Amino acid sequence: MTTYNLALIGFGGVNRALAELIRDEPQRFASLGFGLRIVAITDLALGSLVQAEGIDLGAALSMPRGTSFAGLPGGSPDPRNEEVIRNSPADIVVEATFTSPVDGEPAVSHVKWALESGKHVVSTNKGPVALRGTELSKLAADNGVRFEYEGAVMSGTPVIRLAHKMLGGLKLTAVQGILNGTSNYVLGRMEAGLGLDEAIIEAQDLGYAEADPTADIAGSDVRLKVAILANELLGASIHPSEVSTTGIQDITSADVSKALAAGLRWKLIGEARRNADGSIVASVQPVALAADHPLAGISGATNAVSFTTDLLGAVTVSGPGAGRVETAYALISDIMAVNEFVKGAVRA
Ligand SMILES: NC(=O)c1ccc[n+]([C@@H]2O[C@H](COP(=O)([O-])OP(=O)(O)OC[C@H]3O[C@@H](n4cnc5c(N)ncnc54)[C@H](O)[C@@H]3O)[C@@H](O)[C@H]2O)c1
Ligand SMILES: N[C@@H](CCO)C(=O)O
Repeated sequence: MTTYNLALIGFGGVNRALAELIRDEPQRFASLGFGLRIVAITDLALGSLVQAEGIDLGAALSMPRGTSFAGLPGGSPDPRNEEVIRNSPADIVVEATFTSPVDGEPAVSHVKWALESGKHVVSTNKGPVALRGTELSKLAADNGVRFEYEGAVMSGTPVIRLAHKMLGGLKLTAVQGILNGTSNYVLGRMEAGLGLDEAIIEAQDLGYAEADPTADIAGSDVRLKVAILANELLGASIHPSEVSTTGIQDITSADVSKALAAGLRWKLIGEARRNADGSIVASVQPVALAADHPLAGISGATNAVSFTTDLLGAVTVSGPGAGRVETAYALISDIMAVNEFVKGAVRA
């Protein structure tokens, strides 16, 4: 059985959840036909750690706050990302650092260093995909490796790969959905009587929010996801800045109560649509949906996306849109895709 060596770049909620699954449930991976061994970890707060024989995950996961990997064999107080990505004995680099909605950095560089070094990349980071996706996928192909990013949209709920694999024979003309777990959770908690700020703190505690939750509330997170879906599935080549964006920051508790009394629910809706002339229009905006609208019942951190197709009409996928373990599963599904690629290459 093949065992893949992983380098985790960023050791926050998502990559920790992945490390816990690898430590606690090796049989899950064995049943998929491969093993996983973490040989390197880097993080801004902890520094870096490289142990070619496999890191003791119990020790790494229980590092007290404020300490660094410097005291461990192979440890350093600095996150030596480039050195670790290029030179550690990893087969797959797992990129889960902060998303930058502006230029995708430093994650874009992390992905490039890995692909240039002949390492596969799996990532939950939306920045590199939305802002430099075409270039990075080409770099992966040129180097004979995979760049997989299922978790960039709707966490572990299968969307991107499912649409590519299962909807390929259809003409897609639009994608529309609730694509941010934090804002949907927050709107629901405001319906229950909480203020915006209190609800955001809850979403942060639950691991749904971005490091800067403004991205969730003001819509830049959904803007990246809309650009990814438009480019991946509608054949567009739009930059996130072309997605007109309004967040939920100006929706007040009074607005929420008033809507509820009228049988409406505020939702942050992301949409991309291909016009008859081939042009693409894309937007993010809060909409007060009637209770019988299919997206009105999507609650909490659950997300949903509906594809408008020629032969099937609307096809809708719903599931977790955020969460540490839920997003770690996206990385597992990406590693499964890498494994299929590797096995296919061996057979060919
Ligand atoms: N949490 C979710 O529900 C979710 C869902 C889908 C996608 N994502 C994306 O996955 C990524 C990780 O999410 P998370 O919830 O684990 O975030 P997090 O904030 O918990 O963890 C990110 C970690 O990356 C580290 N980091 C940041 N910059 C770094 C750098 N330059 N070098 C080394 N380490 C660095 C931070 O110290 C932090 O520990 C983000 O890009 C996020 O947008 C998260
Ligand atoms: N902060 C994001 C994580 C998933 O991309 C959300 O709440 O949807």
